Amino acid sequence: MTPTVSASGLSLHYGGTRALDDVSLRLTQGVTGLLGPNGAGKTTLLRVLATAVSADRGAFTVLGHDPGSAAGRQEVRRRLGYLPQTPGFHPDFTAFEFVDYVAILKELTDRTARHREVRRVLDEVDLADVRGKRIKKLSGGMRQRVALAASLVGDPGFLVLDEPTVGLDPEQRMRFRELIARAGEGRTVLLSTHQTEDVAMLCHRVLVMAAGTVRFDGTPAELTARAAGHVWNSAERDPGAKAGWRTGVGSFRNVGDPPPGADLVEPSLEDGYLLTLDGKGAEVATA
Ligand SMILES: Nc1ncnc2c1ncn2[C@@H]1O[C@H](COP(=O)(O)OP(=O)(O)OP(=O)(O)O)[C@@H](O)[C@H]1O
Repeated sequence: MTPTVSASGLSLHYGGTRALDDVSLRLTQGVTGLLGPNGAGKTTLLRVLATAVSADRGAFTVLGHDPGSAAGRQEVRRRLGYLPQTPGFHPDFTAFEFVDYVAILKELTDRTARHREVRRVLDEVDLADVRGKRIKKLSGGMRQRVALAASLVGDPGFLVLDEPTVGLDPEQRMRFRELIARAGEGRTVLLSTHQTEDVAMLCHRVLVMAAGTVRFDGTPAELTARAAGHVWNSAERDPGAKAGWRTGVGSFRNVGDPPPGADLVEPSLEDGYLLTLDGKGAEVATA
């Protein structure tokens, strides 16, 4: 598939902190997950790609446009939807007023067309019924859907979502998953999350970041496969395991380097992620 977003050598320092260290990537249509521990640089990468902050070094293009110039930046912004980690809601706004406000910022000047677009995006996230409600009266899940609606204004080709499911209960998360999957049809979505399950369920591709660098770039199945032969059951916690815990059925599930003859079990994407962070197979695979 042709890449829609390409970045090479992105680096960004905050004082002595290397938030991004020579990050290169190519995204295609569909949902790509971005995993990494706290402080890995995920938000910084999203903010750079969303043109909210400039990298010290490196370059990138979004849908053929280079934000290196003011004109290019404007073209990128026209094609971009961004749901930041903490959307800046005005709690007294209704859902409609908030999304309308975002639409004005996105230069939709014609009032009738803009209001049609606001209704369209609120419909798209199944919020048509509550568009006249004040944001402070909405549940956490509904608020996140309002933020998603705002990011969909103007039908952007590139959608950047920063931990959109954080704090949602399982039902709300599943509902949100549905919406993200829908949003990923025909567009490029980059989804930062701590939920390995979201990545396993939603993404055609996953990037793992740690300490400002990309440690893995491949499919969720490839990330899971990294843990093949490294997860085993035992009656007692295996002292040689990197992680091990008693499961609900009483046996221990261990992750790491198994002893000879261990009772190997199917790994999960989370196992592959943990072992990647641990340095096992930390080289960047090419997708
Ligand atoms: N505005 C800033 N000023 C100074 N340091 C910053 C700033 N933003 C981020 N950092 C630092 O850059 C590094 C990467 O932070 P970033 O927020 O990108 O990580 P993250 O992977 O998104 O973490 P989390 O999962 O906790 O959101 C961290 O060490 C962080 O403290």
